[in-house]
Amino acid sequence: MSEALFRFHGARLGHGDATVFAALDLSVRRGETVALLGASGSGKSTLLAALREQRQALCTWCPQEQALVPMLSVFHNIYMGGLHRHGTWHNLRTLLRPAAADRAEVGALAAELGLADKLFTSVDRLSGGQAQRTALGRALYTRRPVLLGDEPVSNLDEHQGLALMQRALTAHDTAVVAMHDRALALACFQRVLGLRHGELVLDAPAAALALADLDELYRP
Ligand SMILES: Nc1ncnc2c1ncn2[C@@H]1O[C@H](COP(=O)(O)OP(=O)(O)OP(=O)(O)O)[C@@H](O)[C@H]1O
Repeated sequence: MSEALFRFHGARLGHGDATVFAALDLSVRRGETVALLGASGSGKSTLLAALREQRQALCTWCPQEQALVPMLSVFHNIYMGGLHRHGTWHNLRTLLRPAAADRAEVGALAAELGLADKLFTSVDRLSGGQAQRTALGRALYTRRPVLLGDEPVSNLDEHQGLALMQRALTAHDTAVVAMHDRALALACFQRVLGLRHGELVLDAPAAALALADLDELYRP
């Protein structure tokens, strides 16, 4: 069995004085793909932030609020995922005049995401789904082994969401992704974690679960 990449033992997680998880026990091994389910406010984003804190250098972060730079183009927002791989001068030059190789590489990724015709459109002129695909492109261009995603395909239609979720999972060797789409969780992930009011109440292989098994997580 592979090593634990993330581990919490009786951990308190929260925001300042506000406790969300009083005592969390959880480990995630390298190579696992984990869907994080639970009603709004159950603690998914809080847990993702704590996972990120444990292994920041290994993680690609795809946050719910996307954090794109609205005045910059799709190209530049995707390119920003890879700033750490290039030197400062290269990055500064790219802001004004991208090199042909970078245009080709980022352009190919944008095309895969259905954004070929928007490559040099500023993000403030995109639809919600196009902006989300740009954020996914930035995550894919980061090229770190662990994907931490907070509803990364929630604005996309069912087919596109499934295709791009699978694409993102094949590009990372480990993933923990929060979502509200239960069918997507069962279709794409190996393991499902269910949260309810800051407690881990479900931890099971996706293959052992049916949609109805997840209803309990959403009961008021
Ligand atoms: N910055 C914050 N400061 C204080 N409390 C917070 C903060 N962020 C979230 N919380 C609280 O922590 C709890 C868990 O929130 P969290 O964002 O982790 O839920 P979530 O499952 O990701 O919800 P959603 O599906 O709506 O994104 C909620 O009660 C929320 O009000």
